[in-house]
Amino acid sequence: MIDVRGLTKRYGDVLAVDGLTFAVRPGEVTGFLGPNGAGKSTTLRMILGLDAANSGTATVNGRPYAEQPAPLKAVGALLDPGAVLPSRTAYHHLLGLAAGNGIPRGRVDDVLAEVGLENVGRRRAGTFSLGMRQRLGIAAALLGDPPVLVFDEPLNGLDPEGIVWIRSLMRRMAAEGRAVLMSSHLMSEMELTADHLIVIGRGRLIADMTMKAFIEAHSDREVLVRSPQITELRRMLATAVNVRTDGPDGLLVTGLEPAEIGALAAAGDVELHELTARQVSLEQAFMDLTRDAQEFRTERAETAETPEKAEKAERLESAEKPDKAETEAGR
Ligand SMILES: Nc1ncnc2c1ncn2[C@@H]1O[C@H](COP(=O)(O)OP(=O)(O)OP(=O)(O)O)[C@@H](O)[C@H]1O
Repeated sequence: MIDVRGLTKRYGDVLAVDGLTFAVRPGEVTGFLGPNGAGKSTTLRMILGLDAANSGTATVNGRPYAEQPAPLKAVGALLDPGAVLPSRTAYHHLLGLAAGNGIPRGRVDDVLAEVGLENVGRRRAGTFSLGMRQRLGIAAALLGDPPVLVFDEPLNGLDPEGIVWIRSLMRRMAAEGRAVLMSSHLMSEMELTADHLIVIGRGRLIADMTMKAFIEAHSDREVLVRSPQITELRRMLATAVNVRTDGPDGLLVTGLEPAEIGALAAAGDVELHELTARQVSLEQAFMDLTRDAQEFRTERAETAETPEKAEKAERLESAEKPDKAETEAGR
């Protein structure tokens, strides 16, 4: 288990991490999220003893990293896949780490096979692609068979097969009872991989909850309703917070539950062909929650953070202009 309490880090005038407290529990993949510059890497570096905190503590299974007798057996980490001597072979890189931590040399072949590098173990790491270096970094993290794993952006540079592989590896590590902490900006992948989320913004904790609770708490749920009597239906849904068109016979409604929409439709004798509560994406929930905590935003992001939102804004606009909505619906 990782236990972070009141962790604070200052770089000159920048308060990179500001009184952060959270725990990473065994048996779960915990996603570590935050906009650029939120303080994720700094926090991970302090957990791994690579940066000293100004105040607060970070422990792994009850001890600070620096006090672990064999660190690689306590916590495996992937922070910087470039941190390998280019002239060393993958095998010798891992062998050096194993020797320093009292890990039997047989583990080197095991982890090379685990990450799919068994055929290139004798090649120099300097010839590796980014994806191969990521795999080598993951092999190093697994070397000591540790109960705690920390991965900073492990998906960088991986192809689709590699991304699926990481997902199943993380899930398996958690199923074996390990505590897994992983940062990533790839929200769709995080949504599929993590059980729990720690979200930070400007160095502070802004959410610590299960994936499901996070998505439910931080985004408006939409209900898709289809009817051949779309005009009547729209009139009846005047009390909803927001209604926008979805194709020629559909409306996307926020602010009303499916049962309420069904009841309104029944009362007004409107026939319904579909009534579906839509799952909101992690990306949308994350954007909604962290909008105020984003240090760096592009001009386009100010108005529409995702293509999905741009489309939403456009649809809202067209919903306000019936002529345009009809034209679009007819397409
Ligand atoms: N060595 C350093 N010296 C000075 N400032 C630093 C240093 N490392 C990080 N910072 C600053 O601390 C803040 C947090 O940075 P950090 O890299 O931890 O964020 P992050 O959440 O990992 O961001 P990203 O998602 O972009 O990787 C930023 O404002 C960054 O500029």
